[in-house]
Amino acid sequence: MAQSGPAETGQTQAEQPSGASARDGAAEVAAPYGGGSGGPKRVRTRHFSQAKRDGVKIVGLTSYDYLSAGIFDRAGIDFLLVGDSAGNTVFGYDTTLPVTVDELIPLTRAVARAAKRALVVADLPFGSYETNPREAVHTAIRFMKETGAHAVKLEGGERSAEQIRRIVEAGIPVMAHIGYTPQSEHGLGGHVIQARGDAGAEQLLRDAKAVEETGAFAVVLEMVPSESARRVTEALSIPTISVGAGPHCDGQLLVWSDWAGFTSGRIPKFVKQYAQLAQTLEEAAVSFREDVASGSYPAPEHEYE
Ligand SMILES: Nc1nc(=O)c2c([nH]1)NC[C@@H]1CN(c3ccc(C(=O)N[C@@H](CCC(=O)O)C(=O)O)cc3)CN21
Ligand SMILES: CC(C)C(=O)C(=O)O
Ligand SMILES: [Mg+2]
Repeated sequence: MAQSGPAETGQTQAEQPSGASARDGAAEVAAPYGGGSGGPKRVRTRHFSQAKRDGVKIVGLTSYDYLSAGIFDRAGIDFLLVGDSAGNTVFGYDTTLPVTVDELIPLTRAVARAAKRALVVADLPFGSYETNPREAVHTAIRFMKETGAHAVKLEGGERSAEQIRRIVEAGIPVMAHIGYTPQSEHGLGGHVIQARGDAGAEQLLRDAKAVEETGAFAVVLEMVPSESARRVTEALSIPTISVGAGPHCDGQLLVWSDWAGFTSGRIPKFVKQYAQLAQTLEEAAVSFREDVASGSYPAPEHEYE
């Protein structure tokens, strides 16, 4: 989504040079990220459909805290997903299954407080919406009431259609999520690419049509062949958001800790690492430890008189 630089918050941490306003400072920060004209001040669900119509790509990252959310928001990332991937990235579980609504709510609140421009999506965790539409509406309302998120996301196509319909009827925008759905990892038999072959591609299309018909404003396609994702993208009027679903989708989303080089061990093939922050932080921690041990920190400039 074309964007006009960071929200007009004037948030810069460095002191402004004398004479420069906070806004000038923000504009300087904005320049590397596209700058230019156009783009909403606050991303809303209607901008998702506008972006698809205009052929402008939508960009999202997950976020789980105030610090990262503020940075991504100022960088012009269109939406921030407070994913149940927090189960892996924040809480250290092996899967997303154990993560609870009570664990995700404070994280979502922190992200929503930082986001001035980005649309914030709260991921409904496993066990909080599947039983019936009433339960789904109840959970979605909790997130909206207690966090400041602008939308919710839940997994499942045809199987979750009634839940999506009822949440949308309650006035809450829904991002759907089909293809590989991590909450059903054990049912799917591991991290298995979905929608392969004709039958798989047809099921993906049925799921996509179901979530569109029941009112989802966008749909995440996770780990499906690019060709299946292309067909779905062309068949839908709502935008498709790829997580490992190739270049033909209307937008792209990555788990931020994968994207920033925090994840150790195996990372999915679809991830591109844009930084190596784990290494950077580890080196910084080693330097700090060595400086304290040698007495070179604190130096005179760090002392009070
Ligand atoms: N940090 C993180 N990143 C994610 O993308 C992510 C999570 N957590 N947690 C929830 C799910 C689980 N996801 C995953 C996890 C692993 C693979 C993976 O290892 N994929 C292999 C292919 C399948 C295999 O052989 O296991 C790959 O090489 O892409 C894919 C998606 C996606 N989601
Ligand atoms: C990977 C994305 C789609 C997600 O659901 C999450 O981060 O929880
Ligand atoms: Mg999730």
